[in-house]
Amino acid sequence: MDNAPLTISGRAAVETGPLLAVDARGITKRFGRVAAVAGVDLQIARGEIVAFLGPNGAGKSTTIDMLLGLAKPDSGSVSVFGRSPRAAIAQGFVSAVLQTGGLLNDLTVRETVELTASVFADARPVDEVLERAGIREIGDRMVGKCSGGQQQRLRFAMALLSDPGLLILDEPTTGMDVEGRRDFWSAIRADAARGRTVVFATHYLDEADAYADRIVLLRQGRIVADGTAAEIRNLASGRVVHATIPDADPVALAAIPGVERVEARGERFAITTQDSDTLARTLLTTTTARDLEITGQNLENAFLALTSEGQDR
Ligand SMILES: Nc1ncnc2c1ncn2[C@@H]1O[C@H](COP(=O)(O)OP(=O)(O)OP(=O)(O)O)[C@@H](O)[C@H]1O
Repeated sequence: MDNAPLTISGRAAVETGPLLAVDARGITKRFGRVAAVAGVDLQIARGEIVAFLGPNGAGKSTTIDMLLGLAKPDSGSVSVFGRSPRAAIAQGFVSAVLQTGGLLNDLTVRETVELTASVFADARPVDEVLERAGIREIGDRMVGKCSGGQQQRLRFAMALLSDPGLLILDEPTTGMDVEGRRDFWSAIRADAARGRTVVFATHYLDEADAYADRIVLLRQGRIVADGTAAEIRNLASGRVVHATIPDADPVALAAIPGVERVEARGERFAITTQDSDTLARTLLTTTTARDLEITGQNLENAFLALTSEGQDR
């Protein structure tokens, strides 16, 4: 299997074979008494952009480690483009952008990429990867003088050298400001438009919402939801009624039939309910509520509903 012919994105983006980028079947990984990954089945098609989302300790990094061959599953199997993760990496089909490490402060951005390129038999041209990562203009800057966002883009540039079919990013924008995150993702998105498969773990729901075709929601080592952002939002039923209610009594609000959760920010309330008509009627006729707004569930509510304690699916 490991020697199957393969043409991947980048150099030959148009030629895509039938192989899945990732095919994980029943993978588990324990650390002592902790089941970090407790039976994950995951098939990722070529060209998909997939976000792993989940609370701390959900098993995102452990799953990524197994996709990268850095950790061996206790049971189950992982294949990447039809071969073992290690073989896929050795052949340049997979690259990773991890959060830390791997950079020398005393080299320039360009020198860093050149040095990395020298270890590949068949690397992409340095200018091309600098351009694709959006850092060509800072090629002469010392790495130690680059911002966190620029350093992550440098890691991205290094990851592009082998023109991998699969790019794996573990919380790539942690610590970046809003603009840095937006710029970083535009570079990733533009590159992924060429057919590259991208898998990333994140804590930022808005990133998963904005940049992933598909969200895999993990909790306690298991997949609790898998779908588009819209599909995940729909898994959390009910509506949210927003209203400004001076002198409100939160206990009385929570007692209105259908109400599931009451959150207040000053006089502005967000009330999650299974019956928004009854709630709106009650608010308008029995309280001082004004400026009512009724919306569907957002990704954050769905995330909390699907990953909170007591949810056992
Ligand atoms: N090397 C290790 N030794 C012991 N326990 C570990 C190890 N690596 C992970 N774990 C445990 O496995 C579980 C899953 O951890 P993992 O890092 O995969 O979660 P995560 O979803 O990436 O979390 P975070 O969002 O906090 O990065 C956690 O309970 C963690 O403490």
